[in-house]
This record gives sequence, C-alpha cells and structure tokens, in this order.
Amino acid sequence: MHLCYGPTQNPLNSSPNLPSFLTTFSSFFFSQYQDPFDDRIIPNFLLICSNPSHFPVSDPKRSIEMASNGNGNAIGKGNGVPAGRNGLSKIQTQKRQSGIRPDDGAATVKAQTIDELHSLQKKKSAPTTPLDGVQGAFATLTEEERHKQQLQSISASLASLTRETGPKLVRGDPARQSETPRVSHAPDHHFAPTFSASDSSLKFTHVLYNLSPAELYEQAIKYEKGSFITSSGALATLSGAKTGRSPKDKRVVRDDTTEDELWWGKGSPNIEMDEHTFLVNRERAVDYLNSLDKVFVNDQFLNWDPENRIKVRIVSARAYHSLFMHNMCIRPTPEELENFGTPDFTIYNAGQFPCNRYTHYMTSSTSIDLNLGRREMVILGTQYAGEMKKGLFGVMHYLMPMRQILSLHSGCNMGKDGDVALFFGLSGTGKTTLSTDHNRYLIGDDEHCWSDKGVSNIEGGCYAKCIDLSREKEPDIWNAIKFGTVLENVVFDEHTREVDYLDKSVTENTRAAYPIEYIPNAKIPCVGPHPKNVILLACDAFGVLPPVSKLNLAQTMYHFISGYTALVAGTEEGVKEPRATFSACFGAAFIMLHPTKYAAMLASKMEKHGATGWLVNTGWSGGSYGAGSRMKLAYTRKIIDAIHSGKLLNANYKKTEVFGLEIPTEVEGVPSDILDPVNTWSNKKAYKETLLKLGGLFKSNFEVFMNHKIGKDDKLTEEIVAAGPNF
Ligand SMILES: Nc1ncnc2c1ncn2[C@@H]1O[C@H](COP(=O)(O)OP(=O)(O)OP(=O)(O)O)[C@@H](O)[C@H]1O
Ligand SMILES: O=C([O-])CC(=O)C(=O)O
Ligand SMILES: [Ca+2]
Ligand SMILES: [Mn+2]
Repeated sequence: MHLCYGPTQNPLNSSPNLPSFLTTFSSFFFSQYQDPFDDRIIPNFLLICSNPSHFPVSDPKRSIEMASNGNGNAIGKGNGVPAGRNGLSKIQTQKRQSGIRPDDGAATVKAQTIDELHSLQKKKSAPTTPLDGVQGAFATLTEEERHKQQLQSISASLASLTRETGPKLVRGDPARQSETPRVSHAPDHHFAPTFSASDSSLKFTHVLYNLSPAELYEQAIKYEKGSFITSSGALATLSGAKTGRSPKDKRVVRDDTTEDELWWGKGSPNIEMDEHTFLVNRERAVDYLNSLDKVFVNDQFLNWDPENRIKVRIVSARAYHSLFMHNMCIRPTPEELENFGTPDFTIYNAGQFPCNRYTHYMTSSTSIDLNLGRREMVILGTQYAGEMKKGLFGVMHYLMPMRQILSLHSGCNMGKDGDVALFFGLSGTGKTTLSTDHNRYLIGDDEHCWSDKGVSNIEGGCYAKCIDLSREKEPDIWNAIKFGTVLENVVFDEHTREVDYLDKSVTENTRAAYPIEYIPNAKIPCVGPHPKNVILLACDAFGVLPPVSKLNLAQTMYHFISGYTALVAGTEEGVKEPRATFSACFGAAFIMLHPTKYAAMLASKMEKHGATGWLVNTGWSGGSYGAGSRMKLAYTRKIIDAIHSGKLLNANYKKTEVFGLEIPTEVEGVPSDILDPVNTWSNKKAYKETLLKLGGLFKSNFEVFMNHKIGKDDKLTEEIVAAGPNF
C-alpha cells in the first residue's frame, strides 16, 4: 500500500459559507472541508489506495500457501499417498511435478527449493516496478533503461571533479549476491584504469535508492550499532558524538554572487569559505562515500506549493540518515519519482568521516559546507541528522526570497474555519508542541513559506523534542512515535524496549522524526490561506515577560527582529542550561540575507492581510530559571485557544512598564494573577531589577539594527525602534 492523491471534490461548490480568501486557492487545497470536524480528521485527498498493477495483493499465483504440519491428519489416509507395509506411507523418492509436497498433503508450496520459497515471499513493488501506461519523460523507457539513467545521474552526483571516471555504481543491496553488478559510469569511459583512476573507481558502490522505512529498518538494525526497534515500533538510533547542530562549523561559499547577495559579517550565521576549500571538502566526502560498499540515495521534494517545489537529493552512508530524510522531506509518489530527473540541490552526508583540520577555514573536525552556486552541501564530522534538515532550510531562506516568498522558522496550523496561525520561535520554545493541536489542522511544525497565495509547509514531516514527553500532555506526538518514526538518542529498557522519555543520559535533545501524516489531523497537502495570527514564542528564562501580550505591527517587527528566547539546553552543542539568546527572525542560524529583508516582507504581508501579532512566553513564571518554574503547558494551550477563537482580541488590556506590552486582564482557563508576572514574584525588587536587566539586553542587542532601513521609507524603521523597551 502506498499513499496517493485520491479524487478531489470542489469544496467551493459544496461549502457555500467558506471565507472568500479561499477562492484565491486551487480548490484541491480544501477538499477536507467536507469532513465533520470531529476528533479524527482524515483529509479527503490523502487516501490509502493500492494500485493493483503494483500491488497484486490477491494474486493467487503469488500467494504462499503455508503448509500446516498435518498433526491431525493420519498420513496415508485419504490424502492420495498410497499406504505401504504396516499402514505406513511409502517414502516418496520422486520429485513431484507440483513442487514440495507438504506432509498433510492439503496445501502445496509452489517452490522447488528453499531459495525459491524465499523469493516468493517478496513481490516487486514501486519504486522499482514500472507503472502501467506511464506518461511523462520516461514513458517509453524500459525498466532497465530507467535504472541506468537513474544510476548515471547518481554517478554524476558522486563523481570526483578531479578524476576522469565517476564511481562504479550498482543498484541494490550488496548483501544480496544474486544481484549481478551492472556498471554505470558518468561519463561512460573505457573500463581500463587510466592515470587518473584510483582504486575506488575499480570497485562497486551499491546504491540503495529511496528505500522504504521497512527496508531501512533492516539496514539500520543489521549494520548500524545502536539501532533498535522500540516497544511502540519506532526505530531508536544514536547520532554519535554530536547530539545537536554545530552552527560554528557551518561555512558558506563566498563568491562574486553571494558576496553581494548574502548577509556577511557581525551577527551573520554565514561564515565564509572559498570555492576551492569547498571542493577539497566535497572531494573528501565523495571519496569517503565512494569507498563504501553502499550508499543511500533519497530523491525527494521540499515545499508543498507546487509552483515552488524544490527537488533534493540526499546521499548518505547511514540508514538512519536516509529514514530521517524520508520522514522529513516530501515523499514523491512512484510517478513523481519516475520523472524526477536531476535534482535542484544535493547533500553529501559523510558525517562519520571528519574534515581535515589543516584545511583552510576549518576550526574543528566538523564542517557543514554550503555552496549555493553549485547547489551542493557537504557534511563532514557530524552525524546529527538535523544538520541536513536545517541545511536545506538555509537554502530555502535564499531561494524563496528571490521569488518574493517569505521563508519562516515557524509552525503553522489552521482552524476549521480556515483561520491560519503561525508560531515563530527558537528551538525548544514550543512550535511543534503548540502547532500540534488536536482541535486544528496541522500544516507543519517548523519550516514554512508565505507567498502571495498563502502558506505552505517546506517539509513532509515533524521533528519533535521528546524530553519529558508524556502521553497525557502531548497525545498526538506520543501516538506518532510508532513504526517508521526515527527516535534519536533516547534511552529504553533493554528487554521491554519501553522508552524512558525522562532519561537524559545521552542528551537533553532527544528527538522524534515522523511523517506529518502520523498526526491524525494533518492538512494534506500542507498548504493554507494567509495567516490571521502571528504568534511569537519566547521561552523567557528570566520569568519577566507576560504569558501573553497583544502586539501592534511595530512591536511585532521589533520582537521578530530581536528573536529573543532562553535557548533550551541541547539543540545546539555546548549549551547546558537555559540562557538568554537573541536570534534575528527567530532563526538567525538559518537565514541567508540580512534580517531586515525578511522583516520587511513579514511587515508588508501582515499589514496586507490584517494579521495580528502576539508574544507568548512559554518559559518561566514566578521567578527566573532556578527560582520560578516553567509555564504550565495547559495554561499556554488555553492562551493559544483564546487567540485562535478571537476572544483574546477583544479582551480588556493594560500596558506593562518597561516593555510597554498590552496584557489581557483575563484569559479563560488561566489564573488571572499569573497574567501580569509582577504578581507571581515574591520579591518585587528582584522582579524590577530583572525586568530592567532584560530590557537592557534587548536594547544592546537591537543596536546593530538601528541604522538599517526596514521597508521603503524611514517611518516603519522609526516606529520599530520606538516599539522596544523604554526606560
Ligand atoms: N508552556 C509550554 N509551552 C510550550 N512548550 C512547553 C511548555 N512547557 C514545557 N514545554 C516543553 O517545551 C518543549 C517545546 O519543544 P518544541 O519541540 O515544541 O520546540 P520547537 O519550537 O518546535 O523547537 P525546534 O525548532 O528545535 O524543533 C517541549 O518539550 C514541551 O513539552
Ligand atoms: O535543527 C534542529 O536540530 C532542531 C530544530 O528544529 C531547531 O534547532 O530549530
Ligand atoms: Ca520542532
Ligand atoms: Mn526548528
């Protein structure tokens, strides 16, 4: 069985009450409007279907008729076998025409040998089976020719740039001897070694192309230490020495184009490297991958907006990496895979192999290198899978603004009335937790685009923190941790394989990566109309920001550019406890252009579509980290509910000192006294000091943005600067 798009109905015909903005979208976006909004929403267009041409599930010729042991059947009685002396059956010495004869004679296995029996167990299926009546570029190709083209494309990807021949690739698992190597070179040169040939070009590298989760499980369990099936069916893996991203080891090639286009210098995440050094690292990664017996190749998509879809290829050495990206990127249908062609962007993940510290620009044995001109990324010295996901996010932060589309480090969901909310926030502030809301459709948990048509998710999966995860507080995430899900760095019982989500022995940054359709009310395709609410999440370790404040546009921009939070331990290497951080656009580690470019786009989109900004503190209450405690998730959810329902928009507000934030006096389901943080601190003097201290941190952080214009004139810039803390 596989997922495919089923017939779509036009909701605009059957739902006359839909808001008018929906008419700006293609109708297929909203075919789930027919579904009653109960607690199990299954979008119409995501149907599980089985195509009889791929999946002959009921083919009697192929089914294995399992022979029972015949315990109840007296041998030689009424089963056609002639009885011999003493009533015992004669030993059959002649091979029967119909195959192995089971003891009871009732059922016959069609195989002649054990090997044949085993070969009956597996049916050919997509993506290796050609479709009936295929259309598209490859329609006239035979299966073999298609494989050859695919291998040539992969061979070209893996080619060294300094040697004449590409690697010798062969499709399939090296463990299966029956597969005779079919060579594919790019370019297809002579066989005999030349001056430029190396030993690695004489051997075969097997390509495991777009394997299914089941196949990847087997590869992981057989070959990767630390891979286990947990009691819920998820695959537990270890990411090795790195259990979080390494932003200090990220490098971006600075060439004539990127020199002018990208943001460089103080505050920028883009640490430069030159083209030559990139090629040195690329060669290192490619040589490492080619030296292996097998590599995994994933061809997938980014961005659910069909007009702005990006084709990505991920070449990696671990089943863990392949399954992670299978879950996190958009999974092509067999038809789409067949017409995939050449990728727009390629990742070479040689994470098990270090970079050479004597290479220019390298400051450690880890290097994550982005070359926009070559459309390539190289990963050396870290196996943390999040590098791939966030590396591609960086690419989108470059490509999308070029098309006037805003890329966002945000979660996104939609209510039954089509009201969309964005959840911005740094790592660990609650994007995944709060966008995964049982009463709303999930569009995505981490990376989105906002175009003229509305929002679209960049990814095909979610990446949830799972430290302290509880079934009761986060039921949808809990239930998504099942077969197919990658569980990183969790600790489990040796025997029962029950995961202990409280255990931080490996890391605090334990993670689950699952396909978005594992969330029952996922909105497939993951697109929606223009946002109504823009929620900025901050996990304030100082405990002085209110649980919720309503922002005007200038304040929204001020806080968006500031990107404040207390970084929660673990997601970035070396952070052991929460500490105040400012990260422009709530994602400075991923942006490629100056923050004001994204801010100006956000301001104009929010203004145009009348979106309301909110600041929600999911961090400390009743004191700073150490004295107070983390805001109860149940209260934050009530606050978010009140934002979605529109109730909070019309509440009574008062203004706070220093930050000048509008805070409501009441929110349904939340104790009123916590709404103004001053009430929750027993030491009022300490509160005021802490408030001023945080205000000072905001001010000094914002200094670098003071002389940057946001938008067309100075008006907005002045308003934004004035919207910060005042004392
Ligand atoms: N009041 C609260 N609001 C939101 N999350 C909370 C709250 N209290 C505790 N948490 C916990 O904080 C964590 C939020 O992590 P989440 O995965 O949502 O982060 P994220 O913003 O998606 O980060 P990333 O970008 O790294 O994926 C979860 O483990 C959640 O259980
Ligand atoms: O990238 C990661 O490792 C996890 C994540 O979503 C983030 O840090 O924003
Ligand atoms: Ca997340
Ligand atoms: Mn994230």
